[in-house]
Amino acid sequence: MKRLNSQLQQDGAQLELILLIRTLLAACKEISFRVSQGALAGVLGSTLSENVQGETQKKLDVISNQIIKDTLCESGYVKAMSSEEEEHVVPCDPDGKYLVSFDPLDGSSNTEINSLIGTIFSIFHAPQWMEPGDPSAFVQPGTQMVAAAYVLYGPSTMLAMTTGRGTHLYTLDKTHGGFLLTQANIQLPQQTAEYAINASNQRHWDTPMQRYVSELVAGKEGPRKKDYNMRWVAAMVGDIHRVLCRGGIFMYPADKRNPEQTGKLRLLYEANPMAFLIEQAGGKASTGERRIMEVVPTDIHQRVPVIMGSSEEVDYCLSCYEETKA
Ligand SMILES: O=P(O)(O)OC[C@H]1O[C@](O)(COP(=O)(O)O)[C@@H](O)[C@@H]1O
Ligand SMILES: [Mg+2]
Ligand SMILES: [Mg+2]
Repeated sequence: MKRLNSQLQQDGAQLELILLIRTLLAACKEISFRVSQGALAGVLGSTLSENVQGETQKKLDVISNQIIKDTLCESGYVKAMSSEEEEHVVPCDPDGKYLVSFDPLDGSSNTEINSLIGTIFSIFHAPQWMEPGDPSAFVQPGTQMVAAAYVLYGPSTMLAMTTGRGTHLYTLDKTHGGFLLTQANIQLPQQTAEYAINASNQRHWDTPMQRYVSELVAGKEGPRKKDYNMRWVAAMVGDIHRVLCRGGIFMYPADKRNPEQTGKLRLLYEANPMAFLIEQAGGKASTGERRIMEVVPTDIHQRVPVIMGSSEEVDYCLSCYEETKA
């Protein structure tokens, strides 16, 4: 089976980018080990602190963030990084060529139930003019990403990665510690009968999303004339993995309860990297108004509504938004 290195070389990745990716994945392997030890390593449960998002941090959020931060700062490849768990940009090496944004542990409420969690990251070129602590270099649209990936800590530890030449799936071979290519060039089916949304928020969604989901729920008897199935892992990394593996549509719309907060998911740490992976697999990713990867962030912790997955289903959902505008 092909190793990650060979696939990255085949996809034309520069040596320094390959070395950075390998460094990041070394951190993820350590997280994978800690996660698999669970209660034995005393890593489950919450801390007494909140992150900048106002969410109570789990012990594993803090541990994973620290592992990635230390590994990247020592690597010499990274000028600065931004993390869901850090209020400010973290300056690293002034000569580093790259910027990294990451969600160290996605779906952390799943830690207590031994369910799917993961790490999500994206890599950009660092502008030469940038001082390492300067947040303005992070406000690049997702179209500027040079790589995006997630590592899923499930029954197997899996990696989905793109450098802009397709999305490939790898599985961690724990016997020798390397990621081996298990599925090259994933292609999402354009159509699907499976959707993912937290339906308990239904009454707070915007009108187009209310209409779209009510049509799915109506099944064969409704305007879509087919039955749909619903799945919700409560970790974006798990839901997007399922969508990459067999198609589907994943949605986290804006919520009327908090008009200041445009959606729940973070553009830099969650929406952008997943959008790149989905698009490279032939899917689509939108906020309902525009392509996610074209959103120019105004803040490193910016949130966006998310609609992504199988292209024809995303298009149908977006047509509900278009009709509301008309
Ligand atoms: O509480 P809900 O509505 O099920 O939210 C689940 C969503 O929140 C998240 O867990 C947020 O991620 P974090 O665990 O990194 O904060 C997403 O992964 C997931 O899609
Ligand atoms: Mg997350
Ligand atoms: Mg997180």
